Amino acid sequence: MQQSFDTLINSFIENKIGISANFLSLQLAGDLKENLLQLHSGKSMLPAGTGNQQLVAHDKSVRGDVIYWLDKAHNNVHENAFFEVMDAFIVYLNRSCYTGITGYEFHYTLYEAGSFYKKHLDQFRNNDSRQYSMIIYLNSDWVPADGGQLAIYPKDGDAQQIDPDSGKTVFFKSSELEHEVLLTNKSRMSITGWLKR
Ligand SMILES: O=C(O)CCC(=O)C(=O)O
Ligand SMILES: [Fe+2]
Repeated sequence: MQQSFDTLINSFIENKIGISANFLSLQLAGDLKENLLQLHSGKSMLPAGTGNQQLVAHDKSVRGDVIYWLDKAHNNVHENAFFEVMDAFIVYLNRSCYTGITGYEFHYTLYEAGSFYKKHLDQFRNNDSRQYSMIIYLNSDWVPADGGQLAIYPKDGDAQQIDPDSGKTVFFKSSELEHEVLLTNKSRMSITGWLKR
């Protein structure tokens, strides 16, 4: 695990966008994807809002994904395996970068064909607890023509487009980088979350 943590952290330090191709094993990514699909067929995935609890709005012209929050209380073996990786990552990140992260929140995310998430920043205007954004992709056999790339727009650099390949993880500062999910031509699955202070 340490090697994929280093890959993520070092690429983040070098160019503000951390990318690790296999942060999760393909096995765990596959198990989480199965979980997500079950939740979706059980109608547990619900439209995501924009803004936080007080200011939540469901606007499909801004974002079209459906979500389901992960929770240790679910006692789901795959969710717990995911939390184990995250707990280890946070210990490692705090030790190596003095980040002072004390918590996190993650949800499963599904963008069905035809949906997107317009350009935005992840940190809420009225709450700065979200320090780092992390997205872990769960899609096998993705090709560029499938769309659904994560496009990131650094203030002082070139835009970057990232394919949502299974096991791949992206990590960046929530207050700094504007980004969007480009229109996807097929179902696009992920776990999205924030490390908090
Ligand atoms: O799924 C992605 O690539 C990004 C999702 C995102 O920007 C968000 O949920 O805030
Ligand atoms: Fe975002």
